[in-house]
Amino acid sequence: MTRRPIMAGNWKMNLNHLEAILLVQKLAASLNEQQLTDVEAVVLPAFTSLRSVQTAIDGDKVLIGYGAQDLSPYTGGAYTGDISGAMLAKLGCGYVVIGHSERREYHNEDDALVNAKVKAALANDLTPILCVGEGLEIREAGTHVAHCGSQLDGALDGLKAEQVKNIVIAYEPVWAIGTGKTATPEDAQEVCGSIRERLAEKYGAETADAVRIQYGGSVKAANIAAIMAQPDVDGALIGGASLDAEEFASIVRFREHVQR
Ligand SMILES: O=C(CO)COP(=O)(O)O
Repeated sequence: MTRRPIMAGNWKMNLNHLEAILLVQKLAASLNEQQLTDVEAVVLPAFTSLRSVQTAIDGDKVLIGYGAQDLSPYTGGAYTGDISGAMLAKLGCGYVVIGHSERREYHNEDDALVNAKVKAALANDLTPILCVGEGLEIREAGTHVAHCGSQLDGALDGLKAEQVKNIVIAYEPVWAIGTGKTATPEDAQEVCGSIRERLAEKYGAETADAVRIQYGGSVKAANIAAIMAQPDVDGALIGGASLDAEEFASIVRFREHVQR
């Protein structure tokens, strides 16, 4: 089974819609059709930039995917400030980040809510980029594999194998996010491999083989090739480095890097 690598830029709360258009255009100019066919590149702007990003991508027929950073678990109604999966689907979004550690921490999102959001995304044909990952204390206690496994179980509760097959999972150790402290390629492999094993136990080998698992946390052009060399890492979820067109494009072209 060959899984198509997926590099997704999580722009977080950065860039207004004009800056977002500029970044998409620069990215498109830095990557050719072959590169964008070999590796899937996705941008995840703030809600306010989605319409502009859609227009820029559709207008120039760029092979870059896009999606949102969150969605409501509800279908619609009196939920002030929330955005539904149907609204995102209507904007042509292909992806939505769910359960990012920043939402778990700052918005108290628990596994049950993450599970409801995964279901809301799937109901609207959006591919969830489901984030799991441990904080520093758990890493130091050595229980990170169990912790991520339990977040995974909670997030996928009640789903069938054919639904799980379409989900992208991102392993993002919280201690490596925005800190410059990248997990070693072996650290990334340990948890990404354990996630695939767990998927195989619960949903069968075929499903586990199809799911793409990303690593996230201080990924940059200089470290991506070594991370991608790991057998169970199929891509990356990139924060800071995705705000720089050249750096992100270089991450997408990771296969061209010479490893030292
Ligand atoms: O949280 C992340 C992506 O979702 C990682 O952020 P950084 O790449 O800035 O460490």
